[in-house]
Amino acid sequence: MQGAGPRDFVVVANRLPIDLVEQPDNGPARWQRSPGGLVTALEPVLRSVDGSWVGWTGTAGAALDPFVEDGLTLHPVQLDEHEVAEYYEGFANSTIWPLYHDAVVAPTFRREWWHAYQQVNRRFAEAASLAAAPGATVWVHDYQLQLVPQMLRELRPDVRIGFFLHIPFPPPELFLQLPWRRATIEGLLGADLVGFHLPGGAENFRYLARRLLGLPSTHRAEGGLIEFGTRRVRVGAYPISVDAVRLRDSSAEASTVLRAEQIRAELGDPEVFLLGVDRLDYTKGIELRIEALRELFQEGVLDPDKTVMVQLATPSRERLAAYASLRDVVERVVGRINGEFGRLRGPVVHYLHRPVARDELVAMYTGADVMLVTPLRDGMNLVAKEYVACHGDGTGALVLSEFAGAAAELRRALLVNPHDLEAVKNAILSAVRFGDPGLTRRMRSMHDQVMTHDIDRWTRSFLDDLRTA
Ligand SMILES: O=P(O)(O)OC[C@H]1O[C@H](O[C@H]2O[C@H](CO)[C@@H](O)[C@H](O)[C@H]2O)[C@H](O)[C@@H](O)[C@@H]1O
Ligand SMILES: Nc1ccn([C@@H]2O[C@H](COP(=O)(O)OP(=O)(O)O)[C@@H](O)[C@H]2O)c(=O)n1
Repeated sequence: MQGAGPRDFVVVANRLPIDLVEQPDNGPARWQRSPGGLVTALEPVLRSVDGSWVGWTGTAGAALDPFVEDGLTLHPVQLDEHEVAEYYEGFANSTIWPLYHDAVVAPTFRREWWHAYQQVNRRFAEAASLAAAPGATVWVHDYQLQLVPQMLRELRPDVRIGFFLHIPFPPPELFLQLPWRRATIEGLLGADLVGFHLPGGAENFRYLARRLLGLPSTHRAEGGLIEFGTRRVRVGAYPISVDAVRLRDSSAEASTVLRAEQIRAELGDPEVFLLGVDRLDYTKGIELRIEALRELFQEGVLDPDKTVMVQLATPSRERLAAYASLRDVVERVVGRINGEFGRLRGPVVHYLHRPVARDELVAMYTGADVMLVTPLRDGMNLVAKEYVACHGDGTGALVLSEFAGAAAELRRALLVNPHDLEAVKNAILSAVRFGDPGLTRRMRSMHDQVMTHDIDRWTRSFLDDLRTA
């Protein structure tokens, strides 16, 4: 393992894989795993290539030198309070995030946020430039850093630049609302390869490059490359995945199986154990799955005495009003269903608004009869794939929104339109038909899909294409 000097392979993402978290008692801040699927996916990638990771610590003001933590070389990028508010909470999470997720919450457009976004993207590009050895490969990630490819190319024409978007790339009629739409497309075109989860995102991007910048693409048979000045930019779809072998193996470990049984016992040995696992985000459709369950109880088609749901909701972007009001909504629906159908011995929905250890999460996946994944829009949704990886024995059932990227591969899930509450209720009822051989076949087929399309394959396919771009 080398020190923190320049490397041949550099990941650049808004967040480092660990966050510096202040302690409530004013004790020394400590490092904690960062939330979200990007970190889950990229951590094993970085470990396998011994590169370095450029990112923010998740806390305003912490100026730190590069350091090595748990075998990973980390280059912290500093943000002050103002930048956290305008770049991260503002432009990234109140403009781009909602706009790219079908505007399920109205995006806000503010010029000062755009200026902060440009300024912080430049800082990331400068940090990446310092972290990269001559001729290095630099892999830039996600919507927070769409200008970095172009800025980095200006600083370091010698490096090979890949960009991957972890969230949906929206249809033109939405993207065109963005006042800084040309600059955003130009920023992305600084990369040699621009990757999306799904072919639809790649198509939207090619169309917008043509419409906004007049840039033609080569014929599909020639790779659909965008011709940009003297360069050709490759564009493609690379559906991200999970460390499937690791999940399969850890779900089969005796300690996991034992813990899964204990969890069931702690829940009162229900006949039906339903699970939801999400960041507390308004794109995830948490409240509507609980509402569907409540109606099933109310109609008497599902028995609240024999059914328990666990909803894990990792805190996320808590200072934003849309997230604070979502929390109120979720807590109200949880309170309502428990008020109407809970018993003295326990609630029907156990709601945990805090991070949960990885081992415990795998035990929950392993033990749950039904996984409920009902986003209104989601780039991929790794949770769906994690659950499937833990059910190689064919047990369990997955209720999955059509609007999660994962639905493109997990075609044998119980697919639902989350806007259609009756459809969600019917899918839950289909999922609890235990002993139905159809459910076993569905799960086995999805398990095969995830095992053969894992995170290694995603990394290899992206980096191979980048090498030859
Ligand atoms: O960093 P935060 O603001 O706390 O947000 C957490 C992450 O959320 C998003 O994750 C996405 O990436 C997943 C992996 O590709 C994908 O499965 C999921 O559909 C996306 O929502 C976000 O894109 C990350 O940048 C954030 O770090
Ligand atoms: N309580 C929770 C909830 C999610 N997670 C993880 O966070 C990741 C969520 O990824 P995702 O792709 O489904 O969604 P985003 O949060 O990235 O939008 C998964 O890897 C989950 O296992 C967790 O570790 N603990």
